[in-house]
Amino acid sequence: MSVLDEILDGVRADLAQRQAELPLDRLKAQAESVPVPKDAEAALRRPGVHVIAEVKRASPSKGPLAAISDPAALARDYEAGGATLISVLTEQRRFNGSLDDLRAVHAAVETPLLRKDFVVSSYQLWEARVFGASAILLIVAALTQEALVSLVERARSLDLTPLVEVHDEEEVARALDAGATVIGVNARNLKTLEVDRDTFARLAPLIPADRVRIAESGIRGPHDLLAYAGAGAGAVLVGESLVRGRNPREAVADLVTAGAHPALRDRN
Ligand SMILES: O=P(O)(O)OC[C@@H](O)[C@@H](O)c1c[nH]c2ccccc12
Repeated sequence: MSVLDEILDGVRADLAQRQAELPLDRLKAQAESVPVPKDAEAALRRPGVHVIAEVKRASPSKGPLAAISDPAALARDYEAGGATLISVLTEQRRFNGSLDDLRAVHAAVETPLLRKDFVVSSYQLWEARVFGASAILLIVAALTQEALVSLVERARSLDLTPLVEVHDEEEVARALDAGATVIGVNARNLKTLEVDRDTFARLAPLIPADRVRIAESGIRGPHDLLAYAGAGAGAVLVGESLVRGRNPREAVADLVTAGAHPALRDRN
């Protein structure tokens, strides 16, 4: 069984428990009192190369990364540094995240939020909406094509931007078939956890330039952002190097400065 399959088993078990505690109709009723979220896709389409900063405590590949006792404080630093989107991992077993983290971050910042999890059911989209997300990750490798198509549509109907994640050529074709307009290329293979920073440059030419192309994982600093920008990225998604560094606000600001360079503004 691949790492991804193991994660998905855990996600389904946790999801079944939450659904037993709060049936879908009651979750939907909660969503009625939540305002329409900010438009994450529109924010990503502004000029320049954007920074998506991630609240990430642990990962299956590295184990514990940072304690992050106060995710709201970290998110405030990301916001002060100029992040366009803040990603909050809500998967519990391997990433040590939670929906409570998403709620806490939502209460602390104005920046639009991405719920980063392994979405397998529309129930999780409703949760994302209730807990304040503007965008939701959909991982092609975790979904049948039928499920992907329906989750993309359902996310949009809930005013959530679907960020569709791919890792190889076939998955790019599936993302495009599903009508994805915001596509993340993960340098990490979720089945083996290996990182290959050349993945983005290989796949970007297959993704039409009218889509938002996001380079994900393994970004160490401004030099990686500039390399990805040169290969066509409109945004980068950064976790580990921010939560492990000494000053997350400055680290985000350095990336944002690189991404705002006039030479890049004209290209994206
Ligand atoms: O910590 P990194 O290497 O900067 O990576 C961040 C982000 O790309 C990574 O957390 C990620 C990308 N896709 C995912 C899917 C599920 C969980 C996590 C991820």
